[in-house]
Amino acid sequence: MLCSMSFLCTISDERVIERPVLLVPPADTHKYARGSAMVFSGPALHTGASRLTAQAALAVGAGLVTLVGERDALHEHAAHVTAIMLREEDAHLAIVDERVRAAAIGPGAGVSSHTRDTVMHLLKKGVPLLLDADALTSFENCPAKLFEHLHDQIVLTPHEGEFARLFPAIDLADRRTAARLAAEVSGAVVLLKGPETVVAAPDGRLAVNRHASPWLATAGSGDVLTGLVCGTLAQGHTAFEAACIACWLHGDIGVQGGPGLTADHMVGLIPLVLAECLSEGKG
Ligand SMILES: NC(=O)C1=CN([C@@H]2O[C@H](COP(=O)(O)OP(=O)(O)OC[C@H]3O[C@@H](n4cnc5c(N)ncnc54)[C@H](O)[C@@H]3O)[C@@H](O)[C@H]2O)[C@@H](O)CC1
Ligand SMILES: Nc1ncnc2c1ncn2[C@@H]1O[C@H](COP(=O)(O)OP(=O)(O)O)[C@@H](O)[C@H]1O
Repeated sequence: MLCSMSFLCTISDERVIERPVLLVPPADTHKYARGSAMVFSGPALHTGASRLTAQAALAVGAGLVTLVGERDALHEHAAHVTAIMLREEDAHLAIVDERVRAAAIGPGAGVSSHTRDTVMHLLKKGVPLLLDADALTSFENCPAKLFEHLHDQIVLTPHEGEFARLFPAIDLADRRTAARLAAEVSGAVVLLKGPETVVAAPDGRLAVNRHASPWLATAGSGDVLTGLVCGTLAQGHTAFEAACIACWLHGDIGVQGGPGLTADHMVGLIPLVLAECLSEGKG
């Protein structure tokens, strides 16, 4: 079952990411055709970050999104979400079946061997995967073990602190060169967050997003970005395209949201941002 593309990704000759064009889903689509995504939860009392990720993935257009975690964590999620499905984590991740088009892990996951093991299991499943936050920091002392298993349909979304933990030998003074080198060394698409977000692919492609706002510097903002990338990946886009589309949409949320923006409010702005990307019904 193939997913239909949901966006046209636009990058200028100067490698600047421009507003993506949103395509209307075909009339005969269904939720699985729009793409199924799985977001891995943190433990009880650390569930907020993954919930933001799941909510953003659903709002950006994945047809269904499942939060996966321990039973206690799922009880917390159940008190907050309705449209998002909840599944208990199993040791060998049998729940990640062939219908799952993308997964994300890291926000609130905890820096631990459990997080490392889950990442390794997910990599073996071969599902397009996004690693953020604690999923990156958990490999601080063994980045080579992670890089060995990465490929160009994996997205890493570090902020500068996480970047420095995973790539201690790469100088962040020139962020574009840093992202390009990190993509080359890791074998994955690297989305380096900041006022100017840089997206680099292991084959040398590079794009920057300047459409953003300092109001985005608020707790949980990166978790929403993770959901936007994961939800876009689930809709069948390649990792590089999904990362580029998502960081423009995320930046636009900051521009539209302005003062008082919180990560909870960011999720509610996604339909508004998407509506402005709509291609007047040409699906
Ligand atoms: N609502 C929630 O439940 C939230 C949970 N969060 C989770 O909290 C955990 C810790 O995340 P943090 O990002 O705070 O912590 P980190 O564990 O990444 O550490 C933050 C440290 O990194 C350094 N750093 C360097 N450059 C930085 C940059 N550009 N941005 C931020 N820090 C930088 C700073 O020294 C800072 O003390 C993660 O699991 C994260 O997903 C956060 O995403 C915030 C919201
Ligand atoms: N000054 C800024 N201007 C524009 N965007 C910013 C700025 N500061 C942070 N951001 C964006 O906000 C998000 C913050 O993500 P992150 O650091 O992971 O925070 P959190 O872990 O709290 O979610 C990133 O997408 C980053 O690009």
